[in-house]
Amino acid sequence: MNYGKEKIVVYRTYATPLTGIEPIPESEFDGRENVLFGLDVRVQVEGEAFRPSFTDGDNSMVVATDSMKNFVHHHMGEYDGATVEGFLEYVGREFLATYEQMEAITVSADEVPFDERPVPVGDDFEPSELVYGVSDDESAYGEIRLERGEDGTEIVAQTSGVTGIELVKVKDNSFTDFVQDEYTTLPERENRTLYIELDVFWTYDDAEAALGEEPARYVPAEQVRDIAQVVFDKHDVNSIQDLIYRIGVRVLERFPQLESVTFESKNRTWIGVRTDLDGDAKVLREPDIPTGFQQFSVDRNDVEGDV
Ligand SMILES: O=c1[nH]c(=O)c2[nH]c(=O)[nH]c2[nH]1
Repeated sequence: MNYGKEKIVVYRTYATPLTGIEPIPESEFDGRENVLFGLDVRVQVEGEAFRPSFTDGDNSMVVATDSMKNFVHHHMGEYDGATVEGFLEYVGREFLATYEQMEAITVSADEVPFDERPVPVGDDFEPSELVYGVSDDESAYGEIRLERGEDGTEIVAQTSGVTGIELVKVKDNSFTDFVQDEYTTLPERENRTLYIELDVFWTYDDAEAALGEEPARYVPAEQVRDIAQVVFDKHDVNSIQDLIYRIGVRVLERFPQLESVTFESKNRTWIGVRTDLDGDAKVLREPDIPTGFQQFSVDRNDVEGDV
């Protein structure tokens, strides 16, 4: 039994900047100004006190989901941290502190991303301090579940992520040696143009590290995104399965504070229509529906010398 509100889209200008991030070799990312911090939030609450609202039409304990929306809006202005997960934990904790009838809460959010836009400054171009592009690129994700424990409110589950990554590698991708039987029409391909959609999710050994209060232990979505593209660039893979495994192992190697990495990928590889052009040039078209997908998780058992 639960109820809640979703699609609570809220924006904050001049949130606290994210600084103190540990650099990694695969990424230029070392922090975020947070001049624009946008979230699309989902709140889900549980508690026996809500049962009569389902069984007897008794709303005396019901916090209207409209009020939940207002609560999220208000607390966006009070949050003094710099991360999606930190805000979710903060607002979730405030819900439980305010409404005794809520026994547990799950709060999740997709970041609403914005892009820096270069403007001329002297002889160079630098990111505008005022104007941002509304982005449809990948975005950070967070989910936190809080319950009332013996020692007060505790985080009992946490997931962080980056969703909506789309990458195309123009050549050096094969897909060969798969099962050949009477149903097989797909040709073996030594060198396809591989287009993938990728969502990546991770959990920490210690969920507190996900909040970003100690930036050196925090794993930013931007760095995981950058690991994915570097691994794709550097390795000639024989399938998307092969690619996501390598990305997962690299993420766990880079971030010892993580416990697991989970992937959901989709194959959107274009179909060649002209392969008679010079060199590596081709003409390609969108693939037909249906779409292939992969789901896979790696944990410490997949990292060499690290169990
Ligand atoms: O990377 C791939 N993995 C598959 O399992 C698969 N199946 C398929 O038809 N194309 C591909 N590509």
